[in-house]
Amino acid sequence: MSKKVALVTGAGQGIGKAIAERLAKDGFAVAVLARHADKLNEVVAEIEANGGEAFAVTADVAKRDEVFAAVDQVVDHYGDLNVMVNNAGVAPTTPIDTVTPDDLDYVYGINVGGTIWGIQAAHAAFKKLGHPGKIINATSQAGVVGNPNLTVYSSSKFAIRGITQVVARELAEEGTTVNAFAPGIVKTPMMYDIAHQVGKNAGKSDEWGMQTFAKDIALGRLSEPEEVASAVAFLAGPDSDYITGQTLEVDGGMQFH
Ligand SMILES: NC(=O)C1=CN([C@@H]2O[C@H](COP(=O)(O)OP(=O)(O)OC[C@H]3O[C@@H](n4cnc5c(N)ncnc54)[C@H](O)[C@@H]3O)[C@@H](O)[C@H]2O)C=CC1
Ligand SMILES: CC(=O)C(C)=O
Repeated sequence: MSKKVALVTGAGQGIGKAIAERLAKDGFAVAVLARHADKLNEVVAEIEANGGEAFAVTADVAKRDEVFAAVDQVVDHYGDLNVMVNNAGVAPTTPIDTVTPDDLDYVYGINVGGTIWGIQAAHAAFKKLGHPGKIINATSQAGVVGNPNLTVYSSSKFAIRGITQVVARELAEEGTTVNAFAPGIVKTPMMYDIAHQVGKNAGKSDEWGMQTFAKDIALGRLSEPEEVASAVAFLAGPDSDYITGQTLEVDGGMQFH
């Protein structure tokens, strides 16, 4: 039987890279997407060295045409698409008084626009291929509860939970599921950058900046990207077939509902 195909955006580093590696281990043929090919080629090489199958496509997820072209390339290459992981995101530190129109355009263009274009392009492919699929979107614990210093980012991640619920209802009839994952404080370049900025703005250390986010993690430690990838693997696989419209929180116990 041929492999199921997953496309992961923002897969050059951090959580996206871990997701791509995990899905390849789980038997998916994986397409990895980012703006530049260099890091993607390294991810492809690593996956192939471990016996997996991977293919790199470049696109800026904020640009609808580029996302559609990338999805078409993946379908041409593998002949199928089953899972779309809209993981790419950006998170500049934006204390409320500093927020500019450019900040909104930049963050909403990538985080919100990129998720919507990814969903549209994947759905168009599922329709053309004549089968349903699974759409998985990256939100955040900061999309479940407001985080200080992250007005623009945090609100964009609230939007992603909203989009996930709306589209889950719209596509349910076709059998396509739409879910989100909400990481906590994960050891990636994004999180180290935020910790640095928040520390710097307060005249304190990076570790102090990190602790402003990490102090309430019940399990008492930061997350590895692979721990988020495990949850995404569940949402991408058959064990989650009866789950849609949900946000799976993978935060070591930051939020309880
Ligand atoms: N690191 C953390 O603690 C948390 C991260 N998240 C979310 O998880 C996702 C992944 O985050 P990290 O791996 O930490 O971030 P990261 O910054 O380490 O990696 C993000 C990747 O997305 C790519 N990317 C950014 N803008 C893009 C664009 N316009 N087009 C294509 N690719 C683009 C980057 O090049 C990079 O490869 C993001 O959506 C983030 O908001 C959510 C909660 C916590
Ligand atoms: C970057 C992020 O999503 C945080 C701090 O939750």
